[in-house]
Parts: sequence; structure tokens; C-alpha cells
Amino acid sequence: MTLDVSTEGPQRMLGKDGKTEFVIREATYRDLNDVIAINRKVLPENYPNWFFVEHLEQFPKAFIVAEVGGRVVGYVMSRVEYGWSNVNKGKAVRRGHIVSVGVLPEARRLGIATAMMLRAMKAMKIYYGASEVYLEVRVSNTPAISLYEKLGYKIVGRIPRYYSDGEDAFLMACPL
Ligand SMILES: CC(=O)SCCNC(=O)CCNC(=O)[C@H](O)C(C)(C)COP(=O)(O)OP(=O)(O)OC[C@H]1O[C@@H](n2cnc3c(N)ncnc32)[C@H](O)[C@@H]1OP(=O)(O)O
Ligand SMILES: [Zn+2]
Repeated sequence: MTLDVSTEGPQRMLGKDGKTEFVIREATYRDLNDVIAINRKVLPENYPNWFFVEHLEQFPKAFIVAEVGGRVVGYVMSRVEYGWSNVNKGKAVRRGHIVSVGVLPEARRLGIATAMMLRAMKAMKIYYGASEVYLEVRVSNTPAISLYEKLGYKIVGRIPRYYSDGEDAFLMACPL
């Protein structure tokens, strides 16, 4: 997957329906209430407010939101860590971590998650020195798994009972 996307300023894009315009940009503090509301609406994995603030403070270039008609409809929250590679076993690397992704139901299948992910991945690489990126996803979450596969991620492991309801996670990773 090419990371041929800009990481500077707001980017206006056309949805896959050929008519919905959306904007991809870095999140600001003023977006956090919307981001938190979307997270609570679309995912069972929720976090205290400080967790969102901390990611925005530490990795602002890789905390991306999407807007349709001036309304925030999606987010990607990321971080970069130093740890064992999920791509080259035994090597310690700076690895990007996609912590949470969500798009409101009414704004799905337009390419918004794809565009936000590409921008977050490129930002992790060029601003924070990540050479690869990984994430966890529920083994039953077919839409998200196919999104990640299209972006070049591969399943590199399975984490038993990762989620609080007992479901396993796939560990997926992609070189940058
Ligand atoms: C690390 C984590 O956060 S894991 C959890 C991920 N988040 C969630 O599961 C929250 C609930 N789901 C969502 O918010 C959304 O459905 C997302 C984020 C998974 C996808 O957002 P979207 O903006 O709709 O994705 P986008 O339009 O870029 O889709 C890209 C590709 O992903 C795949 N995809 C997306 N949704 C679906 C679906 N419902 N069924 C099958 N494939 C899908 C398709 O391959 C799609 O390409 P296509 O539309 O050309 O077929
Ligand atoms: Zn994670």
C-alpha cells in the first residue's frame, strides 16, 4: 500500500459514492468530545477522557479525524512505542500502534477509515520514526479485518481472551 498521502493541513476528499465530500485533518482538543462520543457509540472498548488527551498530546500528527459537512464522523487514535517487531521477529523497533478507529454508521463505506488510516500511518513513519505498525482487532470483526488487509496488514498472531467479554484478538501488522 502506498503512503502517498499528505500529512500537512486539512485534505478535502471525495467519498466512494462519488458525491459525499469529506475532510481529513489532525484532531484538536476541541474535537475530543466528538471523538469520545463516536468511540462510545461504535465500539465496546471505551477509555477514560485522559487517555484520549494523552494520545493527542503525545502523538498529535497521528491523531486524525474526518468531517462531513463540518461534523466529525470518524477518528483514528495512534501511538508509537519502542518494542519487539511484529514484522521481523527478534528485532527491536519503533512500532506504530493503531489504538482505536471508528466511523459513524451513516458515514461508512465511503473510504473515510482508509483515508484516515493512511494519513496516521504516514505520520507515524515520518514524524515519529515508526518502521512498522500494528493493531489488535476482534476475530469476529470482518469489516475491520478486511479494511486492514486492504491497507497491507497481515495477521501475525492471535491473543486469547484479549477482550473483556472473552473474545480473542488478531494481532495484525504492516511494514511502513
Ligand atoms: C484497532 C481497532 O480499533 S479495531 C476496531 C475497528 N473499529 C470498529 O470496528 C468500529 C465499528 N466499525 C467502524 O467504525 C467502521 O465499519 C470501520 C472503521 C471498520 C470501517 O470504516 P469505513 O470508513 O466504512 O471504511 P472504508 O470505507 O475505508 O472501507 C474500506 C474497506 O474496508 C472493508 N469494509 C469496510 N466495511 C465493511 C463491511 N461492513 N463489510 C465488509 N467489508 C467492509 C471493505 O473492504 C472496504 O472497501 P470497499 O468499501 O471498497 O468494499
Ligand atoms: Zn492496541
